[in-house]
Amino acid sequence: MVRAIEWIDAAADSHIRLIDQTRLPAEEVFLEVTNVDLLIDAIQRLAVRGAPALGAAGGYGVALALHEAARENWSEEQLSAAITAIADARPTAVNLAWGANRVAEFRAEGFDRCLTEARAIAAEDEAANRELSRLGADWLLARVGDRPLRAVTHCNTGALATTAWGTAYGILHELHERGKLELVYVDETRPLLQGTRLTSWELQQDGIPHLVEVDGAASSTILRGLVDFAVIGADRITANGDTANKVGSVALALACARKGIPFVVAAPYSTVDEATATGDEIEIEERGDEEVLAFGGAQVATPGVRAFNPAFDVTPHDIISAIVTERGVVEPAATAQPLFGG
Ligand SMILES: CSC[C@@H](O)[C@@H](O)C(=O)COP(=O)(O)O
Repeated sequence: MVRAIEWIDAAADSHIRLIDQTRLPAEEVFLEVTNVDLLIDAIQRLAVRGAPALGAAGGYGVALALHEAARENWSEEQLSAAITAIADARPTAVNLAWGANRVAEFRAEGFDRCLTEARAIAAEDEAANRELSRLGADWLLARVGDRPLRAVTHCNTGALATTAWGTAYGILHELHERGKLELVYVDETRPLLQGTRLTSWELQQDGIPHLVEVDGAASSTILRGLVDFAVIGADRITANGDTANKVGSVALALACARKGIPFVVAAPYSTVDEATATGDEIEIEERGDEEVLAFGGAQVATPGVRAFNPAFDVTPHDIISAIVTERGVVEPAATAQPLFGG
């Protein structure tokens, strides 16, 4: 299993190693991230991406900032600015700022303590993903039927998007290992093709049968009865269960509600933002026009045309059948508010 993010111990030059997800699946290139500017660039161009992996990037990023501060004789103000810049590098996934802030709490205790905390985030994430995958598989087999199931998923939620194993992908992997997964429809996930490039790559390595479909096919795939459930990850789950995830997710939820099949959200509890009441308050990242107007690096739109490029959408809690975290399964459509915290 590939590691999306790791801390590399080296006497003189400890640093973060990332697999550059922008180059997959064509090339497996690793980035040696030795300073905060390189990390922020990697986060913003999605070389590292996916909410739980961003949580680890935030945590390791603060350790890296302390390391750089000592090497470059930064002032306390420079260090504070670097930590804030890491936490704010992308706005929608709560895990990034959560990871950075969790480690920054130990800033006064120095680099070693911060690195220990960052390593704890990574270890806890893997354990959470394994547990939520078991819980999600159990819930689905009880709810849908104890037989090989057909699924649709969106974006990439596997080992690449986390510190290990995956979330929604982890549930699919768990079902596969139990002999209870027939086929996965993988949405290509425009515009950056996390489904085609990353999920399909991981499914192929794990020997899981799948088909890649264009995003526009997903609703019809559901309404035609070709799948038994949909499962996605999350970038931020608010106290009432509203869920931000890669743009296109809400279309699956609407179709599942119409068809009467489960729409499942899977995430570690670190993705739950108890402090935010509803999805209306989530900041949705808007990305550059060129991601939509070009394809494979070549401009396809008429020069001068502008794009609307929200990277995420919000699925209302009342059309989410289940939210699975390592703490258990909640059923937002059938549960009094708020679901989390409070
Ligand atoms: C387990 S990852 C869950 C989400 O972070 C994932 O589905 C997603 O939307 C990622 O978006 P990305 O823009 O690729 O970082």
